[in-house]
Amino acid sequence: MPSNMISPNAESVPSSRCPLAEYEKILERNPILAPTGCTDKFCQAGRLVHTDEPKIGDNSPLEIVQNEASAFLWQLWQDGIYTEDHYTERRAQVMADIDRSAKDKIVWNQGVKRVGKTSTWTQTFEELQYGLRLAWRNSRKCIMRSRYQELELCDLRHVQTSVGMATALLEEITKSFNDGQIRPTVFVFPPKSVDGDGPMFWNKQILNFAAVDLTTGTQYELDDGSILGDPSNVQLTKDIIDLGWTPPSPRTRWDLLPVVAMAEDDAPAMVELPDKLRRLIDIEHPDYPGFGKLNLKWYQFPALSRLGFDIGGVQYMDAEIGVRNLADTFRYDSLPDVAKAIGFDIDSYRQKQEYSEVRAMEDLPDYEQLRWLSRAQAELNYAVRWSFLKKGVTCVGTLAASSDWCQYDDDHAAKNGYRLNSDPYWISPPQGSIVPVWHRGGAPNYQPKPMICRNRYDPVKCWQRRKSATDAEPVRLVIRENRWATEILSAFPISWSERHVNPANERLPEAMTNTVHICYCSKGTTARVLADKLHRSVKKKCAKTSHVSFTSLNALDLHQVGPSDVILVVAATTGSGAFPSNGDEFARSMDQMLHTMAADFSGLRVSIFGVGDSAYPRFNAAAIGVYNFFRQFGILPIAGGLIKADVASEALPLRLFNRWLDAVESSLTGGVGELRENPEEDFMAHAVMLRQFNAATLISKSSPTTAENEGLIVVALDGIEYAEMQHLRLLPTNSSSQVARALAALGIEDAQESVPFCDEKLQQCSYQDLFAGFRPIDGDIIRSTTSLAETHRVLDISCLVPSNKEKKRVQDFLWLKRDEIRAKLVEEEGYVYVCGSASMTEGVRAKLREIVGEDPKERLGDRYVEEVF
Ligand SMILES: Cc1cc2nc3c(=O)[nH]c(=O)nc-3n(C[C@H](O)[C@H](O)[C@H](O)COP(=O)(O)O)c2cc1C
Repeated sequence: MPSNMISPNAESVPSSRCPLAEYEKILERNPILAPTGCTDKFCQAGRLVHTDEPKIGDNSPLEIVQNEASAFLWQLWQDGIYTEDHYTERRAQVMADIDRSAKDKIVWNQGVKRVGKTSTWTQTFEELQYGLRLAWRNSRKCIMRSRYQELELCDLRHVQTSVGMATALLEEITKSFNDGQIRPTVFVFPPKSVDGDGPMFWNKQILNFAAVDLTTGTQYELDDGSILGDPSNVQLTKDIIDLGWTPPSPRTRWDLLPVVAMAEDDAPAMVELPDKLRRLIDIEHPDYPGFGKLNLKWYQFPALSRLGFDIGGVQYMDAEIGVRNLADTFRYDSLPDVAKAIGFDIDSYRQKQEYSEVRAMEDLPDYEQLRWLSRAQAELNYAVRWSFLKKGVTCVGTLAASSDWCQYDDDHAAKNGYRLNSDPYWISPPQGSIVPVWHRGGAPNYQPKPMICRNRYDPVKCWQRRKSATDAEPVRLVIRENRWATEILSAFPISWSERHVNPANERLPEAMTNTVHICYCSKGTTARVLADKLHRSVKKKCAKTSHVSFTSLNALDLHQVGPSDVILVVAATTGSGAFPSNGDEFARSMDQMLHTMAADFSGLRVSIFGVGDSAYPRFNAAAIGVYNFFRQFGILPIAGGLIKADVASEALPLRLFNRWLDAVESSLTGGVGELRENPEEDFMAHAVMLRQFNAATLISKSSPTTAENEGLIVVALDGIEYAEMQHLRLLPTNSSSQVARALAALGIEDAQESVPFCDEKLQQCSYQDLFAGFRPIDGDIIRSTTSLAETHRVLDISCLVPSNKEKKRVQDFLWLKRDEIRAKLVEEEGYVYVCGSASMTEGVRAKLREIVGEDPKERLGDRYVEEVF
């Protein structure tokens, strides 16, 4: 580096952990390193987009312009473009130019604004072309950099008007398209002047598909509330329609937006692309004819149009060739449809018993979804490439580009002693580890200049600021008698969204006043998967009428909940009745909220879907806990209020979930939204679950050795196959005397007889009174166990006695009901079943003796059963 240059890098001291040799080489060969948005303590290398990256749009202080111009010319000398003499002479000339045009302006340096001198200078064609090539080589997001020497410059620096920009671009871009044999080209418009914003295109790419979101308008709205077109262009479409564009009729997913060019200090000019460039490539697959029916298309070349260059301290706008894609969920989201085209069939899954309740791909287990999405991704990639090749349009292959990059980077490192900067997120293709470049992982995170960068300013906002200060009016370019002509674009007097209201949207402002808060707590994936499904579905159904939020239970802030909002929670239970960690904080603050929240939640609609396993003693305790919490606010339960799904009968409990979802949506859209427990269906589900159990032989059983009743049970699995780390679930069989007693209670003589759930016999069965003592901690499980019996009126006296300070026991409550009990035992020949500790059974027996007048065992005989533990 020349001794008279002060490099900004001079102050950058490599940390002791840096591979010093490489870092020093980088500094030696790259005189100007731009900030990467990282600090000593905060590295942004792992981010897709680094915040605080340098952008163009602001004036740089004079010394920076001088320094960068000097460094750029020095690089031309180092790279053999200039001789030393040529460099010295040119540098003197440029420094003189910079001095001559220096002005006092607002300047920015490292985020600090001040008034100071700034300036600019004009590069020769060769300087600009080489600077652009270096900027491509320095672009850490691009995998095709080995071709940097092939980049062509289309020098449009003489174009001063928006109309000129639009017409020149169309003419020149057609040449670069080159009938499909694309020439990588940069179209360079004049640099930003020290007084202005610089020329801009409104479009992010010259070819862009229109799109509209239902919540902002109806031009591209679909019935289910999704977006028609490319979701990344919703705002741009709105802006261009507001400028005066009339979308084609009928609308499609593939309507190309016009190009909007805006020169510095001029009004925007809009132009439709010529037919030759508008032609789209239909994406087809040679092996799957169904692919064609998906109606997927893409334009023939992507040309980025909102990027700029910073070369030697001068800032340019460009329109460069890049790439885009159909698969991202936030774009055209076509993978689920592609999967269907290549054979995914939800109905054939549903034939299998374990999948009988699935409604869509996302209901399947994770590994099944991944299998189909990966296959769809691979085939879509193949189809795109195949379709482009068939049309003779250049399209670079992933593997080829990746190995090209690896080779280029290796060669560069071998020659220069340092690796090229690269951003693994952008360089690694979505196919991941199949593609060699994926294994390179991270790379040095540095950014030499010249560089490609984003523009700090939004062109639409620039126009809004400029509009009142200029006489220029936005125009549309049309061809008349083979020549370009302009028409003034009449901006619509009212805003776009007002213009396109339809009857459904007229209700929008009033109806959108409530929010549906969807929350989940999940340790594994079950509750989360169901919550995602709930979120997708509710969003689709209610987007017009409600805001829909989606958070973990911990992130639910009741202070932000409105009085007529809706709360839907999907809650799994873990530990022994504990909340998963993403609901645990909420659970811990429930008590405090109950005492401190003054909100009136009597209009709040709440429904909780619990995910638990009935093999655990505290079945669905988390869901029950959340539900009880909300009940204490006097909320309105909807869709059954609390639903307790059991993963013991269905690993992903879709059967119940789908019924709940229907009820939730019905209630959100003004329907009844009723969901009653269906014991018959639950029984059938349990029966199906039980069928999967095999018989095992009990070999031995030790008595419990610990306070937690832990003991050793040895069983012979009798030929049952099991994999390592699989777990066992043991269901002890009922003894024949227990079965006989249950049948007798139901009045059934023939053990083969089946009793419908609503059979009168069941309702008249003699097990009608329940007196249960328990520890408060077991309250939820006891209540949930007895609630079904209460609903079906199997119990006519239900007396639940948690341990209490007054030391009142079950037997004391027996005494309170003594007349009814005596009648049942003596006149109706009722049965008694006592189960508990020795002192409890003793106490109950004594109390019953007082009630019936003699020892109950003697009086009732077989009708009195005692089990002591
Ligand atoms: C360690 C552990 C403890 C559990 N404890 C309970 C429990 O106390 N009550 C219950 O109903 N389910 C319990 N379960 C079952 C889970 O609720 C069930 O597996 C559920 O599907 C987990 O949902 P998730 O994958 O969303 O976390 C437990 C599961 C595990 C693995």
